[in-house]
Amino acid sequence: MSIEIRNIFKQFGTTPVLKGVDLSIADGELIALLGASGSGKTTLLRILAGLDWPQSGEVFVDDTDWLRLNPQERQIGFVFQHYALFPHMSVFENVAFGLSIRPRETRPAKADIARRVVELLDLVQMGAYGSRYPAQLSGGQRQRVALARALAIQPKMLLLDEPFGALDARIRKDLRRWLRGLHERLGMTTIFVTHDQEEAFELADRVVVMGEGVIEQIGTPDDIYEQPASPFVARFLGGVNELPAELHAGHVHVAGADTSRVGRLALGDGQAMLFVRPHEIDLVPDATGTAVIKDIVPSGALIRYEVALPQTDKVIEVELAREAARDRTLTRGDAVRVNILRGRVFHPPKRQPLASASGRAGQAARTH
Ligand SMILES: Nc1ncnc2c1ncn2[C@@H]1O[C@H](COP(=O)(O)OP(=O)(O)OP(=O)(O)O)[C@@H](O)[C@H]1O
Repeated sequence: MSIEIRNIFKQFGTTPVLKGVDLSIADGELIALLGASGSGKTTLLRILAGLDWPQSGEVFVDDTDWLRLNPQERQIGFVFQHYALFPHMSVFENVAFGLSIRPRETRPAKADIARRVVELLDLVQMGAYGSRYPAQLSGGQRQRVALARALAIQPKMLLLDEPFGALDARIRKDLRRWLRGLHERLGMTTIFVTHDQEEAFELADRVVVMGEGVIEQIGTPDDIYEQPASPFVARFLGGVNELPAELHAGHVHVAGADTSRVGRLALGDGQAMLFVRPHEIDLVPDATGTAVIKDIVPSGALIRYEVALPQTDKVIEVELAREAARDRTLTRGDAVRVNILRGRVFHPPKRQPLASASGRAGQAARTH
C-alpha cells in the first residue's frame, strides 16, 4: 500500500501537535518515525490507524480517501509498546482473536483460523507456546505474539508504536533483526515509531525525523547521518561539537583548531557554526599546541578525550579508535593540535547564494 499524507494539522485543545505534515510512503517501505517525546509521532500513527482524526489535511492510501474509513475498514495491523495481549486468553486464542470476531460472512472456518494461527506462531518463532498465557511469556515473546496477532488479519499496513520500547537492549537488537527479516519476507508497508536512533537507522528504509509537530528531515539512514538538514537534526542525532567558525574564501576556520583538511565550501565569507562529530577530529601530540587534554575516558573500542580549546572557551569531545590512541600516547594535561577532518556548516552568511547547500536550502553544507 502506498500512503500519501498531505498537510496534516492536528491540535489537542489549543495545542498544535502536528503542524502541516506531508509524507509519501511507497508500497512495501519500512519507515521509522524518529523524534523526541511529544513530537507527534504517536498522533500521526493514530491518525493512520483511524483512532484519531486531524483538523485538516488528507491521507490517501492507494488512492483511497483514508480518513473517510473507520478503523475496521482500514485493515491495519497495530502493535503498541505496552503489549495489549488479552491476559485471560492463551497465546493461540490471542492470535486467533481478530479473525474469530469477524462477522459470520467474512469469518474463516474454525479449521482455517487454526491453520493460520499455527502458521503465524511459527513465523514469529512461537510455535511451541500456543497454549501458554501472556503472563507465562518473556517480554520479547509477548511482543512477537502481539505481532502475530496484528498479522492475523492479513493487514496491508503495519503500524508499530515503540514495539520494543520496554525490552532490554539485547532482546531489542534480536527482535529488530528479526523484524527486518520478517518485513523482507512479507513486504507490507510498515511504519514504526521510535525515539531510538540506532533502532531507526538499523531497521528502516527511510527515516522521518520529527521535531515539534513538523517533519525536520526525511531520508535514508545514510542521508540523515551524513547530511543532517538542520542543527535540530544534527543535535537530535547527538554527540556533536558545535564550534563557532569563520568562513573566508571558501575555507572554514575554527580558533585553536587546524581545519586545513576540511574541503572548500561554496559559501560566502562570514560567521557560521561548524558541527563536528567526535570521531571526525584527530589529536596530534604537540608541545606548541594551544589545546589541552582535560580528561580521558576509555569506552570499549574507543578512547574519548575532553579537550579544551582556550581560544573559544569550548571543551570539545574527541573519539579515537583505541589503536590510534595507543600510537599517540596522550595523557591528561598534554598540549595537542586539534585537526578537524570534516564537519557540517550551519547558519552560513546569507548574503551570497549557496551553490552546494544540502538539505534545507541555504542552511547546511557538508565539508567533505
Ligand atoms: N488525547 C490527547 N489529549 C491532549 N493532548 C494529547 C493527547 N494525545 C497526545 N497529546 C499531546 O500531543 C503531543 C504529541 O503526543 P504524541 O504522543 O503524538 O508524541 P510522541 O512523539 O509519540 O511522544 P512519545 O515518544 O512520548 O510517545 C504531546 O504533547 C502530548 O501530550
